[in-house]
Amino acid sequence: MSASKVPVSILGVSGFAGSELARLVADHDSLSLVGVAADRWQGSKLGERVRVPASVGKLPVAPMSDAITVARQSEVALLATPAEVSAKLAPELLAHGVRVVDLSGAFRLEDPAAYPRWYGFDHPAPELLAEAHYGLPEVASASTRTGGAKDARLIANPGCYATAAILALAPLVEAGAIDPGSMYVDGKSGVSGAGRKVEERLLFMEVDENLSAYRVGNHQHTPEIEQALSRAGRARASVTFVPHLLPVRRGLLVTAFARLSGAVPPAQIEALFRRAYAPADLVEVRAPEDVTLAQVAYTPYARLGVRADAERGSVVVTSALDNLLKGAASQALQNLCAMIGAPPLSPH
Ligand SMILES: NC(=O)C1=CN([C@@H]2O[C@H](COP(=O)(O)OP(=O)(O)OC[C@H]3O[C@@H](n4cnc5c(N)ncnc54)[C@H](OP(=O)(O)O)[C@@H]3O)[C@@H](O)[C@H]2O)C=CC1
Ligand SMILES: CC(=O)N[C@@H](CCC(=O)OP(=O)(O)O)C(=O)O
Repeated sequence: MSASKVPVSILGVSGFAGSELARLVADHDSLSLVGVAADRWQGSKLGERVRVPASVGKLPVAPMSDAITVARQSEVALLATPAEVSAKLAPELLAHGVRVVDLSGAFRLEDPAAYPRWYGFDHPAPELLAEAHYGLPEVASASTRTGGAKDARLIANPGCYATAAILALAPLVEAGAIDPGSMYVDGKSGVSGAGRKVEERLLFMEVDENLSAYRVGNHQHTPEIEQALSRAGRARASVTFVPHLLPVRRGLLVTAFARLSGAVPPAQIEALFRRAYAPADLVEVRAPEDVTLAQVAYTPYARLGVRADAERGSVVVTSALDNLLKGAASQALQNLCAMIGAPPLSPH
């Protein structure tokens, strides 16, 4: 390991997001992957499971019972575990001086009372919710942390649908261009969004050549999107969000609808998006019809398209990304790099 590289560990490496993280960390010049853990692959070498360079491929996969010991060798731990698991691991890691970027929802919501309702557990470390930085790098206003990711101890990496929806609506709420009390988001995700777990609704026979809504009125990204847009617009945001399971492996596309307030003329809405994302290397603004899964799958980019309808006083935004990259692992790398001051993820 070169002295200048920052040592990183990955807990939950056997999951879809964890495996992507392993590839991204192994490829980054400023990072060194020093430890990985997951029960399913314990006893294997990482390279037997994930295509990584030989130097990293030799790493043994430890069981999750050794997660803290493994992560203590690192400066930053990436948690690619379910929310309830991350909620318990993160406080212990922080107590040992290990910084954390968590890919789950465990630290995304500021209100501890939201956890039983949306995630099904009482939060074991509610005091950390105010400290966690909500890491959507292209929408700084979605976090309340002064200083953003830089020097944060704990970063909550946004959810996949939430990333796409917030990117789609933040420029509009920040400018007061829409009524934040009535926003609508239709989301469609590939099956890898659900993780590697076994579930009847994820069987090939249920998913293939099919399309269905799920968790209607009850999806955990609803409060996350509302929280970010309330912060960005400094007004209470209300979002009706309906996710759908799409029979593809990777990628997610949301279509957001809202009513124009009149504060920004319809003809200037597209320019608003181009200005908002001009500094963002990984967010592209195109025509709504050019926002496709094929353009973003297997890339760290999000692609947005916006069209205002002057006749109806409404606006439609399409937003697509790879759920495992900009929706999870590559966004976590963006956050990790910002946290430690490493060069940003190269946009390929
Ligand atoms: N998939 C996606 O598109 C996105 C996922 N996320 C979030 O990222 C995290 C990882 O997601 P994903 O990779 O899809 O999930 P997977 O189900 O594919 O992987 C989960 C990982 O966590 C481990 N794990 C599961 N249960 C436990 C447990 N009780 N104790 C310890 N370890 C456990 C698994 O290990 P093993 O099976 O080996 O025991 C596996 O390594 C989740 O919080 C998810 O919500 C966020 C954005 C997008
Ligand atoms: C297709 C599918 O099931 N997708 C997942 C999205 C995973 C995710 O981002 O969830 P967290 O908020 O738990 O991190 C879902 O809808 O729950």
